[in-house]
Amino acid sequence: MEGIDHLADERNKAEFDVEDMKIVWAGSRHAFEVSDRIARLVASDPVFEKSNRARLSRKELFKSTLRKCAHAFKRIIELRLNEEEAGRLRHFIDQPAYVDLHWGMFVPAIKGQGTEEQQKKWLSLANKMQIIGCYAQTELGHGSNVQGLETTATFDPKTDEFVIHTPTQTASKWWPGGLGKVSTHAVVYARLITNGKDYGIHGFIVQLRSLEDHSPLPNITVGDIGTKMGNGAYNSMDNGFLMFDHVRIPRDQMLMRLSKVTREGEYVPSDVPKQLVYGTMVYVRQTIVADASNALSRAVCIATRYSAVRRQFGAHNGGIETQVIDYKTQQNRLFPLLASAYAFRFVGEWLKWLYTDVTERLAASDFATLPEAHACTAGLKSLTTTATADGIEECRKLCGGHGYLWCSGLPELFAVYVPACTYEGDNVVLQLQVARFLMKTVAQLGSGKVPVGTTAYMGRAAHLLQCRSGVQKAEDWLNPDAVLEAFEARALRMAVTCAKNLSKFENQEQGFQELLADLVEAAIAHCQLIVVSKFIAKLEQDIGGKGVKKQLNNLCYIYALYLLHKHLGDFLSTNCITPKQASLANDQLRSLYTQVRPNAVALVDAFNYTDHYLNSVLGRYDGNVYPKLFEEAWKDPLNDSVVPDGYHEYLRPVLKQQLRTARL
Ligand SMILES: CC/C=C\C/C=C\C/C=C\C/C=C\CCCCC(=O)SCCNC(=O)CCNC(=O)[C@H](O)C(C)(C)COP(=O)(O)OP(=O)(O)OC[C@H]1O[C@@H](n2cnc3c(N)ncnc32)[C@H](O)[C@@H]1OP(=O)(O)O
Ligand SMILES: Cc1cc2nc3c(=O)[nH]c(=O)nc-3n(C[C@H](O)[C@H](O)[C@H](O)COP(=O)(O)OP(=O)(O)OC[C@H]3O[C@@H](n4cnc5c(N)ncnc54)[C@H](O)[C@@H]3O)c2cc1C
Repeated sequence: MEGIDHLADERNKAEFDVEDMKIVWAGSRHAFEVSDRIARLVASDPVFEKSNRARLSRKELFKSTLRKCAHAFKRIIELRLNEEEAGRLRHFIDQPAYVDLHWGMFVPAIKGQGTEEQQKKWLSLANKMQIIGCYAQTELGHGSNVQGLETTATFDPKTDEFVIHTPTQTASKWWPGGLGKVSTHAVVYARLITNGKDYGIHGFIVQLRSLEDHSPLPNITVGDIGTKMGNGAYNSMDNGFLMFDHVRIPRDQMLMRLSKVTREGEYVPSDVPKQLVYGTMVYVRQTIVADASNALSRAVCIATRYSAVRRQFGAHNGGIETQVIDYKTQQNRLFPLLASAYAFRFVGEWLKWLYTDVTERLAASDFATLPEAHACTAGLKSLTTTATADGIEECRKLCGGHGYLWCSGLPELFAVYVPACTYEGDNVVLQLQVARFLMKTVAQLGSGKVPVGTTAYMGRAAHLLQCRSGVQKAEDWLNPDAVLEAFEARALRMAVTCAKNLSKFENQEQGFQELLADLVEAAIAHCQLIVVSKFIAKLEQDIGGKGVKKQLNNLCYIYALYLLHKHLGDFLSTNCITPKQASLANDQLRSLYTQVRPNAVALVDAFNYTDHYLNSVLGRYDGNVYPKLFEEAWKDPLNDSVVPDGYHEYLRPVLKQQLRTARL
């Protein structure tokens, strides 16, 4: 059976050019070529083997992670990989590690919040990994409420130093990745106190461990917070705790690009918005959105290939059974996830553009788009990670019993991914940021201030608050204007209803707290509109390749109509559409599933994942699932011996006892 492509028939059915779709998925031919080359490099290197991860103890897993990171760094230098290539290498190694935080948060925090002088000093060390850093913000007692952090950084003018201190147990840093066992340095967020006054949260570079023997520096207590969910999974990461007992650092280790403390201890506030201290979080949320499509597409690739291999029922007169992918229920669960993976890819691309745009504006002292950038990164991070975590679990169920096996690749993917709903901002807390932004925008309607960017639609409130959908037949739901109008009207009406309900409260903040659940739903409706509109905008671009645009068109409308179906209550209760129009949307959705069906396997092939990266018996490229499931089963340590360890102590006596009782 080796060498046979069990999915060849599926691949032959495709009505588009997979190679062209690979370029669209990657973002450009260049991006495709880099990813393809680096993925193969990782797959062919035995050090990056990962198939036995679940069987390693925490210590073995951690040590193997250190080995992989060291080997990766060596290869990056030997092969002179540039920043993009090195990033892809870390991505395809696919093992959470301290390097994610070093490159993903420590370096960006210094770039964003350090002065030029500080960048020169610290980045040259960090870029060569002569120091390794993490991002130490969250504490045992506070994560979401950043303003509630307790760690203090008190300026001592006598010595020109800050004294970093953990005043209570709840002030201990708790969770930072890479902190527990690896980082030599951290960007520590603490309350800045000078001349007896508390100036709120600021970032400080603090050395934690000796560069000679790696032992913690005096008055620093540091360790790992313990084992996390799942075998393997995120346990390769040393999330840590950290306590300071009056640790002194030079004044120039406060990140001073925004605000400063002078030699005399005078606090010089920033002349730019103080929220820029949160800039690293905005950056990372943007990368997390782009990453959501990676995780979801991976799960969807596994579930789609396996659904084409797996057969149940439907055999007549000894014929073959039905592929489970042909059941409409399977399609109704799987294809919206396939569509979501593509949707998140394109909204991720757009968000990257938005982030670059706001960064350029900030450099030119234009802060006007910062609130929108914050709302978009927060809201889309929340929306895409929630949908991806739920989607991975749905893919596990789509694979039936075998999906529950570790070797399906899905349990570990879920365990690694699911904390994305919490880290970098709890997903509910983040949607509430969007809701605040929406309430402000609604309050300004009619004031002469024209909403722009992702809230531009609110400027058409007069129309959107009273319009009725013109859809008369199922195909009308393929009209971008009809879809956009329905999503815009729903989002606006939900936001306006919240604003109206809010205005009934004398105390606005009290009203906000009372209406939290409705506000989150309004925020989600707004974020879904963004994703749908960016997918539609993508279709307006010049996309070449045989049949590619047609497939993307189908996926775009599957995504939109699936959301419409899922949130039908919103669309009906806001009178944006009628029950008849909802039923027509459903008819159209079924028709789109039929059109996607012959292309499904090719659409996941377009992700161009190697078997190494997928690490899934069910998602193998060749579809040769059953013999490989057996191979994996035989590898399990329980099958090392025919009679298990413990038989003589614990099984035999029980069996014998039962036998004696039966004879009596
Ligand atoms: C490293 C990863 C690299 C790559 C990623 C790729 C793939 C991912 C794979 C693996 C990930 C690996 C590791 C994961 C790393 C996770 C690391 C962390 O979790 S770090 C810790 C993150 N912590 C949080 O996110 C905390 C969440 N809380 C907050 O952000 C804020 O406190 C808040 C809840 C948004 C604000 O609360 P509050 O209302 O109290 O606000 P403030 O008083 O502080 O401010 C009010 C004012 O400011 C505006 N605002 C808030 N945040 C921002 C911002 N970020 N930018 C701009 N403006 C902001 C807010 O809207 C208010 O505005 P106003 O109403 O006054 O106009
Ligand atoms: C795997 C992982 C890695 C992490 N890495 C890092 C790191 O590298 N560096 C770092 O500094 N931190 C890190 N963190 C911490 C992370 O950023 C926080 O856990 C996260 O911001 C959530 O904060 P919290 O834990 O305080 O949740 P809480 O705020 O305590 O949330 C608990 C519940 O309360 C609800 N809630 C909270 N506030 C409100 C509100 N205002 N309104 C309504 N509901 C509310 C939430 O929705 C949630 O349901 C990591 C966390 C994890 C899980």
